[in-house]
Amino acid sequence: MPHPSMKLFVGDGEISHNMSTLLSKLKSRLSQSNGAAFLISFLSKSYFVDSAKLLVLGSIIETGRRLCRWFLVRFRIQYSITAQFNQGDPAYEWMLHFLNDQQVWKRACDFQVSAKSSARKWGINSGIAVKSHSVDYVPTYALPQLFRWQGYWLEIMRPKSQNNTLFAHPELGQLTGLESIFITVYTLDMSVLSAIVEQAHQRYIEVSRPDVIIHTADTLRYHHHPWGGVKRQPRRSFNSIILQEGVLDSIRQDAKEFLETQAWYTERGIPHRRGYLLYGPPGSGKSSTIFALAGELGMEIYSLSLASNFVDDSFLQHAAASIPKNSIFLIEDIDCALPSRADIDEDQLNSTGSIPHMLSTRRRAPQSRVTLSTLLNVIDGVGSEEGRLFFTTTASTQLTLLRPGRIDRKVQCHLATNEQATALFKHLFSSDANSSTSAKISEANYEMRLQKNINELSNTFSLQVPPHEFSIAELQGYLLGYKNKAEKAVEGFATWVEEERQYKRDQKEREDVRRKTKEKNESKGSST
Ligand SMILES: Nc1ncnc2c1ncn2[C@@H]1O[C@H](COP(=O)(O)OP(=O)(O)OP(=O)(O)O)[C@@H](O)[C@H]1O
Repeated sequence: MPHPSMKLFVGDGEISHNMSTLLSKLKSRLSQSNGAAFLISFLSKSYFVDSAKLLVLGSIIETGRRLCRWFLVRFRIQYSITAQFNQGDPAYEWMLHFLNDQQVWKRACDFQVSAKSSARKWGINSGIAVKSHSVDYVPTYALPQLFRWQGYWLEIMRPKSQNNTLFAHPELGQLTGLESIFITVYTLDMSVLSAIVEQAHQRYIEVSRPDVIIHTADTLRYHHHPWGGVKRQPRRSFNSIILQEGVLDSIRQDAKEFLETQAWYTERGIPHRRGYLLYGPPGSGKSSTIFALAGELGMEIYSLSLASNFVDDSFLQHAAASIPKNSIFLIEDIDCALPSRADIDEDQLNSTGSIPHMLSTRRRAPQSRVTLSTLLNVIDGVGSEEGRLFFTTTASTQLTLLRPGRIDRKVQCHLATNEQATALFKHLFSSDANSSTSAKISEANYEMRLQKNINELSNTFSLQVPPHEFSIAELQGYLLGYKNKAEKAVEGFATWVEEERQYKRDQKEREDVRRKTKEKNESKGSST
């Protein structure tokens, strides 16, 4: 009968002649001497010797691996430069585009796929010839990629964030972290890195030229970079903006002159900044004017609305400080953080009349979390960065606090005049304006244009437009319903005017009822 522990050493299929000899030897030896001592000597001779050998071999390999890694890291430190580009910073965008340009993605094997939108993605051209690409393929560069650039070896890495939680905001909860790209250049020549970044920047400008890039403030990027959202819009031609005669040209001239005269400002110790206020009713072209100007000047827009619930004092200061030079800083709806005329009058009656007192104590309905003093500081004081255009828009006409220095030019955008209505009609229906889409215009429409004179139609149309009653956006909305039917647009306009008036009257009545009910409830509440 074999010893039970011997099962350990008998493998499947090894019951052979040798094994039976071994077992019989073992039997006789166990009977001759002390069984335990024999077992130890048996084990030490075979299994454990092999294990020990394996252990030593494994240790040697592991030490070798660690040594190689150690040398590699030392080598990288000694003979390479690594640059980090953080998401949200403009240079990150340049580098993503640079990598696409260098076709580094050809060796990439992981892509982020998302439906195409106006958000800037820098997707690659997948090479498939389809009419219009519906998705963006953006390489993630999760694994390090080596590539050559002008004779230098470069390595790109975009490690996945280990801990995606950046910090916990009291109201918005857990906020996610940002990604970074690391580019290692295997040289000690710092100028190579600068050349790469410069080339990336230049290419980015070239590629972005047909678009206007709009950076929007994004709460998720708060601690890192407040300008997390990037959108692009096709440039808008200056001719498509319909303001009063000469207004647009004068803004353009003014901005160009400002940008060309930095030295003049520096010599005289005047801060190099210029502020513009565009005010007027909704849909009168304030934002469109700024976008068209940005396209014309080749500048990027950094746009922020003070009404956003995550925009508070520290956010605003941080956002303003991180706008690069030669950009447009746009604050929309500035009135929601400014006191109204009524507030000022009331405060002046209650106090000595000094504005600083009023600023610190009282504001209109708290539509914004930004305090007035911070806003004014950002516009003109310590927090404001030089060398950029500052634009702000509002529907209010009572912005008395925006004195020169804060705001240098004020431009009023009106509800449509008859001249503007004529210009809009011609812009939408003349063949010149539609030349890029002429292929889509039906034959019938083309014939109609031949028969009818657009000038005549536009005059008839504008005579029916009640001056200063409808915004250009409203008129445009109506006309777009008749894209290739100019005649019909003119015919149906009088009815549309009546319908719109009725709609506005109803809306006003509803609002009045709501306001009165609210006031009643409030007075009831205060009396009890
Ligand atoms: N003066 C204008 N010239 C050309 N297009 C205009 C003009 N005004 C309005 N539009 C058209 O109306 C739409 C809305 O215009 P825009 O956003 O510029 O108005 P806005 O005054 O900034 O409005 P809001 O105060 O609501 O932001 C755009 O599509 C634009 O094409």
